[in-house]
Amino acid sequence: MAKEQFKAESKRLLDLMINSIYTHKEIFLREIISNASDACDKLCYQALTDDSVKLTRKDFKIDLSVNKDARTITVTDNGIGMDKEDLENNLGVIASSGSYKFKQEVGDDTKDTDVIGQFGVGFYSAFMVCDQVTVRTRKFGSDTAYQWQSSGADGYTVTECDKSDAGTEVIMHLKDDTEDEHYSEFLEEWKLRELIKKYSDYIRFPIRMAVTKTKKVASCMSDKPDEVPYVEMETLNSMVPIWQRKKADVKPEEYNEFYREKFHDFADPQRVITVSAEGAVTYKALLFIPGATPFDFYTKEYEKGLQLYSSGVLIMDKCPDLLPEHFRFVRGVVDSPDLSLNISRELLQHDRQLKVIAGNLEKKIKSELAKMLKDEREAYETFWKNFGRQLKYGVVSEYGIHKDLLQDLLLFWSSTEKKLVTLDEYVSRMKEDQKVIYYAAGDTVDKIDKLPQLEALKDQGVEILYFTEEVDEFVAQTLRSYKDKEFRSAMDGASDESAQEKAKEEADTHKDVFAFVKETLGDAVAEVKPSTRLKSHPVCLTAGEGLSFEMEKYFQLMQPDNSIKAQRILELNTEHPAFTALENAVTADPEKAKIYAKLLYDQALLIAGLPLDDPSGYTDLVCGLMK
Ligand SMILES: Nc1ncnc2c1ncn2[C@@H]1O[C@H](COP(=O)(O)OP(=O)(O)OP(=O)(O)O)[C@@H](O)[C@H]1O
Repeated sequence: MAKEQFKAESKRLLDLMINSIYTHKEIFLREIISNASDACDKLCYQALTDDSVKLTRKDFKIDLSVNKDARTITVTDNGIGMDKEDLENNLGVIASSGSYKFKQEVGDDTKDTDVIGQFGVGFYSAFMVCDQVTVRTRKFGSDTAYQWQSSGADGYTVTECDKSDAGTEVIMHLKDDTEDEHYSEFLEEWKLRELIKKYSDYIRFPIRMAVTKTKKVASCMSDKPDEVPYVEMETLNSMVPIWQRKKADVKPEEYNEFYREKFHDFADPQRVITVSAEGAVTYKALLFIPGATPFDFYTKEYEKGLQLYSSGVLIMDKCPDLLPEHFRFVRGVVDSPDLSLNISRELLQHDRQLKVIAGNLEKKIKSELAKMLKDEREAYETFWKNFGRQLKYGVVSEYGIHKDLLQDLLLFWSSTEKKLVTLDEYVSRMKEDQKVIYYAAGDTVDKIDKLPQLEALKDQGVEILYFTEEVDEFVAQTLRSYKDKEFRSAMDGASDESAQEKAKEEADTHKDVFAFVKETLGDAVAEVKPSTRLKSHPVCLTAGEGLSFEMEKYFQLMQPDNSIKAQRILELNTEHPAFTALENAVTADPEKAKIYAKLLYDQALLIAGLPLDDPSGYTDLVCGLMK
């Protein structure tokens, strides 16, 4: 059965395409300049084998000019040009790309060229801002020049015209301004400069524009020099992107300056990471770890992402899909000739090449951080101070899927080393009989260090990791273990067998006291029992299984109305004089014993950093004892 060809209503198709492919109207200039650059590249390539070309790379240029009265912007190149057939095939057929065909034809030799176009749609983006586009062009080696003209969907005309040199001139007539759109802005020098800098800064050929400047000349009328205007051709683009240069040829100051200017940071980056990949996807990346935390980093306003370029032409300012959340602090650029310019944001998300790049970059960032941790501890600690919390969030996010990648990058304060240590360092120091990784959570290192619950473990010389951020306990919960050693809270963890045995005996001996305290405190506590870990302090609170006190505080902060509470287990030190006083009062003066029980509970709350249920009641109790 014969296959029918699809027919498309070209007018509607053009309309649809012009208004749906690109998000920002201003990219029309980028598209026209990219075409001019492609045309120069093509003739440059031809020069390799054709002596008649007589031009070398440095002779090619793209000129930009404006006629405010006529409302036109003209982009002129001295590239390959087009003949009548090219005009019909490339500008007369939507989605036909001469550049794509060129790349197919030259095959492997494309390394010498930077041809950008591939879809055959970019040119029509001019109609987003123009009501008429005129192309005057002469193909290299041809005697005849042609003019192509179109007002958009209505079609186009091709006629012969006069043009002395090979190359192309695209004359864009801007639409009238409307209430919403101020097209005239594109006629302003500052706007064109801005657009070239933003989108086309790294086009390999000079993009030039005649600009009016002033110079001082001695005046014959006065002592002061006269300001005389003159016109100069100025190159607006910097041409060679820093990431295309070999790392060895770039001075550190150059990287720093590029970073500060591009990402508007006052501080130098802490680390520069360069990537050059060839293979499944060819790309270059230049990444930076900022030297300071951006002020809005931990807020919703902060947007993560890398700048994405296709052969030096900007596609997206912040492409979020190139960075995982845990490395969202990284800034930088990625440039790949394999990506297409007009790819939409939605499509980018599913782009296979982009996924490959993102995967590689994640590995590269991880290995650079690991290297810094190993070789430059002090620098790593600065990094940790700035962005460590983000790595911890990374561990707990998405049900811990990234924990293997990130766990070796974590640092926690050590009770014995008095500095930040890695989990690996902790585990390698563990004594043979220590089965678990101990941690203790609290507001600050100082406060944790004073927790009475830790006394016994500290006396045994056991190293404890101090968790000072809300997320820390969630990290331990997500990791569960590191190198087969489980995490356990030094506050809640069971002590050794003999201590437990002793506690059982104590519970039995003093059972009336424990029952009395429990009855006095009622539902405020889940249990009252003898402590296995207190030495010089009379009381402490532990949380038992599940939610810890730090987690309770965190949830309280996040959802103040939420009444999720950790279990409160009151532990009493039976060897402390306060306990003896309590025990005596239970039989001699039960009313006083009740006051003691409440006071001890309140003190335990204070030490745990938890709010008192009734602060003024507590003051009354203390003052009552002072009578
Ligand atoms: N200044 C120019 N000089 C020579 N040929 C040009 C010029 N501008 C456009 N062309 C031709 O017209 C074709 C279509 O251009 P268009 O911008 O629509 O698509 P493209 O650049 O090929 O691909 P993309 O849509 O990816 O930009 C080009 O492939 C090229 O062959």
